[in-house]
Amino acid sequence: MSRLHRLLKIAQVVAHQRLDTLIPIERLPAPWRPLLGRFSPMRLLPENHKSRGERLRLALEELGPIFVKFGQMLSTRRDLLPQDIADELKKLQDQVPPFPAEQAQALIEEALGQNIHQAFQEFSSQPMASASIAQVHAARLHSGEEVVVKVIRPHIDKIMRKDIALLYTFARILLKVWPDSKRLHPVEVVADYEVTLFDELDLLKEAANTSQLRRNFINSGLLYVPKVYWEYSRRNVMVQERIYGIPIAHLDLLRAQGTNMHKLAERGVEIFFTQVFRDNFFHADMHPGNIFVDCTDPNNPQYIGIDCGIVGSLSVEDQNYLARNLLAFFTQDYYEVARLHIESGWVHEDTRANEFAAAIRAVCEPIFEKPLKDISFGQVLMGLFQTARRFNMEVQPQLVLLQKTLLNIEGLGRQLYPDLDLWTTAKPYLENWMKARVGPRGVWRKVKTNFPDWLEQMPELPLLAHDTLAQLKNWEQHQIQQQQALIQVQQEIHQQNARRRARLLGLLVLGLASYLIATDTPVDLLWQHIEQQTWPVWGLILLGGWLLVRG
Ligand SMILES: Nc1ncnc2c1ncn2[C@@H]1O[C@H](COP(=O)(O)OP(=O)(O)OP(=O)(O)O)[C@@H](O)[C@H]1O
Repeated sequence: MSRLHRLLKIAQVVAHQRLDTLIPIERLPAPWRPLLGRFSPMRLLPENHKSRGERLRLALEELGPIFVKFGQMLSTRRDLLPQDIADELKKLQDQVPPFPAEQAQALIEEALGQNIHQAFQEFSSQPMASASIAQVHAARLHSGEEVVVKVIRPHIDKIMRKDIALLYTFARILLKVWPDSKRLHPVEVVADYEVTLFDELDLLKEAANTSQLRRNFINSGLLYVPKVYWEYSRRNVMVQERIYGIPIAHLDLLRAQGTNMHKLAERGVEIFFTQVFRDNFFHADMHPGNIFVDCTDPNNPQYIGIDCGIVGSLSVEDQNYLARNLLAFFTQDYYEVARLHIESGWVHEDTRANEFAAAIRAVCEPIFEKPLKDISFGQVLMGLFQTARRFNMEVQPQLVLLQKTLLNIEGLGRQLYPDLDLWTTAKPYLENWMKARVGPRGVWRKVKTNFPDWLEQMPELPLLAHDTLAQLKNWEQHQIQQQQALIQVQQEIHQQNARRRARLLGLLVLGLASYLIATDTPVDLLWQHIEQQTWPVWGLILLGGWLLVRG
């Protein structure tokens, strides 16, 4: 589909859903107002009585999977969108008709370089699931293991590139037409989406994330992650162990199995905090479709996680930021939160701690009005980010990703067990993390971490010491040489002065002798003769004496 064709399609959908009515005409710059307002051709179209959120959702659905996924992502950005729109966008489902099994088979054969029957003992042509980017088929390896094969949709990258380019165009038009939209960061939102989307195209990345997460929880009993079959995995094909579990959204089924729902809810929070604070590697696409439960032992339910396409990881500074802020928040020490932000340079050093603390207090106090069990960590963080943005803090995308994941986890936990007290479950993780960083254990760990580096440098130490000593010796010699040179110069100056004095004395004696001869004065009458002389002779005598003394 050409770009013009696509643009026409979009124009048609916008007109059909009357998305023009979503534009806040009164806030537009004057030249745009008549064009998009009173004289807009769309005003001739019949009114659409559905709510603005519903119209936007329907429009995205009409525009196809890339827009649907974009809407899903936007629905989690409650810091940017009005609540009614965010709620409606949450309903978006990317159920897409499957592509033909023959096409999937051909893609798999091309990627693996072998016939489907050579690769698998069985391959089910009926897809298990079909989403906007990939399709999943069940299969069995020749060794007997049951597996699932995930295949990327054909030509999806081209479609994605075109749609993303259009999204950028819209974002830039929005900024031009409605300067106020700057605070929604439209271009950055699209850029964020682009990275996530293209990451999902590379199944080798997903396979690597899956393996890492599996390793992190291999013996924990909290979370099971299926095994990846690397020899059958390529950029557009991934083969992994097939898992059987109850989808987490099937609450009735979980209850019917006698699942300990309280434990299940708590374990969800535990998994999240373990991922963030112990492993610094968290699954960031925790929607219910990706979570299953193994209820073999209903009193000890184990989570099963799939689809590790999107993962997050924080820098040590961000981890520190998160732990300290959450701890300060839950003791309602807003001044400490403000101080932490200024001290670490997250907000400008000129920011007044009192003003910043007051702004945070205004956002958070209403949240803390509720009983502790109803407080949402995700909401607290969102409030903090919104406030911090007002004070020009750039919130790192990884932190936003974490905050969105946290909202998902909390939502899920409370659905499973409405009285879940997140704070009590999470506090030990935060406190342990802090102790591990700043207590003696933390220092010992740092020593242990740095020890290999020190050890590596050890063999070079003698050489380094030799070099340093040699340099020191050179330096001493250099100093001695300099002093000797100085003495030599001083001696030379002294000798020069003596020579000059001798020369002057000689000249004076010669002058006097010439004077005596010229005036025919006997030497014994010299003093008498001098006494009788006028001031020029005295002047000459004094000048000669002074020159002699000065040297
Ligand atoms: N290892 C597995 N074992 C059993 N079923 C699986 C497995 N992996 C995926 N599935 C099934 O396939 C569906 C889609 O898988 P997955 O979430 O990995 O694909 P996706 O294209 O990324 O989907 P979405 O974008 O909607 O999350 C899952 O909801 C699940 O029903």
